[in-house]
Amino acid sequence: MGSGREEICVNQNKKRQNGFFIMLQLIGLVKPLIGIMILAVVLGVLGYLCAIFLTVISSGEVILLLAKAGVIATGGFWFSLKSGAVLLIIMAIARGIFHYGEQYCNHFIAFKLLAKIRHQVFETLRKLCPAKLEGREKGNLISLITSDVELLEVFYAHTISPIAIAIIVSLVMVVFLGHICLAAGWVALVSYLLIGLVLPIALGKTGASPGVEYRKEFGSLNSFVLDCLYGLDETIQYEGGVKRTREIISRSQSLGEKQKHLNHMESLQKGLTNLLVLVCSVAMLLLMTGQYRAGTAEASMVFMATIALMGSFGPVIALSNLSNNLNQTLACGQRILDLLKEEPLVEEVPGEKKVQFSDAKVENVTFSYEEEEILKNFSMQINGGSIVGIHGPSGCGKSTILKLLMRFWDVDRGRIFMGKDSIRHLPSKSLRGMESYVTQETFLFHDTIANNIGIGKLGATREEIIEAARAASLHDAIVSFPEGYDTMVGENGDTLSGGERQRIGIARAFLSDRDFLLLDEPTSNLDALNEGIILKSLKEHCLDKTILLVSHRRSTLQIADEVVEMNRGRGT
Ligand SMILES: Nc1ncnc2c1ncn2[C@@H]1O[C@H](COP(=O)(O)OP(=O)(O)OP(=O)(O)O)[C@@H](O)[C@H]1O
Repeated sequence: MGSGREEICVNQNKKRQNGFFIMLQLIGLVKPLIGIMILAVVLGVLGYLCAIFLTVISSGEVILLLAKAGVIATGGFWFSLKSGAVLLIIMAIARGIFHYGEQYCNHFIAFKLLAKIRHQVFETLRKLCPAKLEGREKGNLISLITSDVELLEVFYAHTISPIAIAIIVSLVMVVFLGHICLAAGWVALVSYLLIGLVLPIALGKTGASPGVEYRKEFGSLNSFVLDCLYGLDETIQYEGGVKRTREIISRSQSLGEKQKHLNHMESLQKGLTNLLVLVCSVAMLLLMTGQYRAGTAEASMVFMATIALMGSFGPVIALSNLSNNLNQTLACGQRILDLLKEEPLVEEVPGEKKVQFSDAKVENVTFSYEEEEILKNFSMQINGGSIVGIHGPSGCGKSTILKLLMRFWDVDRGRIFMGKDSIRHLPSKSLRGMESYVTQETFLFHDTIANNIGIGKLGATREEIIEAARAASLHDAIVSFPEGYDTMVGENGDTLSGGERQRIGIARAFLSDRDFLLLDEPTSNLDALNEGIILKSLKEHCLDKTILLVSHRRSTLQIADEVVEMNRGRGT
């Protein structure tokens, strides 16, 4: 162990994977929806062919009209003026229906997969929590959960099937044009390859790093802004506003520069694509004119082949346009795939076992978050029904012991027992079901006070919540608020005092009614009066419970049956 601060995917130092490999993994997720994906491709191909042949038949109609007027000679047309007109109407309607169907299928797949990916991301975060998420950049995590997942929509709705559609439509057109004139087929093939393959690959390579950089900076700016918001009080107090504002401006400018560069790449790609379309069309015209002069093609075929090629670039242009967003999409894909592959530091033990808490034992435990050993051969016994205090200098590892008892981390060496069971083998649900952990900083949700206390017990009644609040000497304070228990708590509990927040944490623990209470500095924010009330409550309400109490205060530790004195890494 000892790698508690391993980098997880939201950290940006991971090596970039090959784009093709990322695409394969993302496509792998489509497997259950492959039938709809095939339908989307079929509808897309038919839609594009309708669009292309609309122009081909329209030009044929013009040629037939010119021929009727005696301006031009016709030959080899497979439709007459009348049947051509009917075909035009059918194709125009079909084009709309096919396009709608294709878009419907693609978006159906995309949003189904986004929901699935979000579910997997949350599932993974839950498993990684708390060991691998502690201290991580929350802004970066937020952009991963929101915008990164969102960008994958582009991949699933606008990338996979367009690639297949472009390949199939191009092949059909190569055969069609090759049938008119073999050389025209070759020109078409080269044109499609240039626009749909060579150009996106060439530009994709130059645009790869800026796309990835942009995503990184975007996430990092999110984290920074979040940090600024959390630290607003400190920033104002120490007059750090100007410095922070400058930093935000400089980061935004840098992000703006990256965006500008990406826009520039996009314009370049669009410009080059249009130029290639023009060059290829002119090449076809010249080729067919040459064939006409040589007497191997009729004038009508010159028009037909040129117009067919000009009207058929849609799918490969769509492919070429992908190169702009693809790098960013793949960068997001990699961040998400990396997260999904992340191994938790603590492997949850599945299942459920009915266990009654009897006592707990920490046996020769050695533990480090990183290199530095926090605990070395540390042992302690917590007898059932007793109150055990832990006292020691700041940073000696008092809270760490509580976290190890909760199995938020696994020990490097030694063992921790609940009764006869090593906590490594006890189902996680059963272990947590026995324990109630009150941290130094009680986290409050943006919800009512009642609901904030109520999270201690699923489905707790109002009476139970009030009883828990009374035991935590919080009831009088709550009823003095204008909306009492229904008063909303500001984000992070900003609208409550430190003592009130702490007492909400204690009320949650009382409400949860677990057998083993782990209390980390539960009275640090309380005055002597409230400290006395809480301690009295602990004594009275927790007669049948076991309490492990971490505190700096000698006065708080007076209620303990025994106190473990800690030096750095050792209990005495
Ligand atoms: N997630 C973490 N990753 C790396 N180091 C950590 C982590 N949490 C705590 N530490 C370090 O481990 C050491 C012990 O921390 P711990 O919180 O257990 O101390 P403590 O005795 O409870 O201190 P205090 O009385 O100030 O709360 C500290 O040096 C702290 O910086």
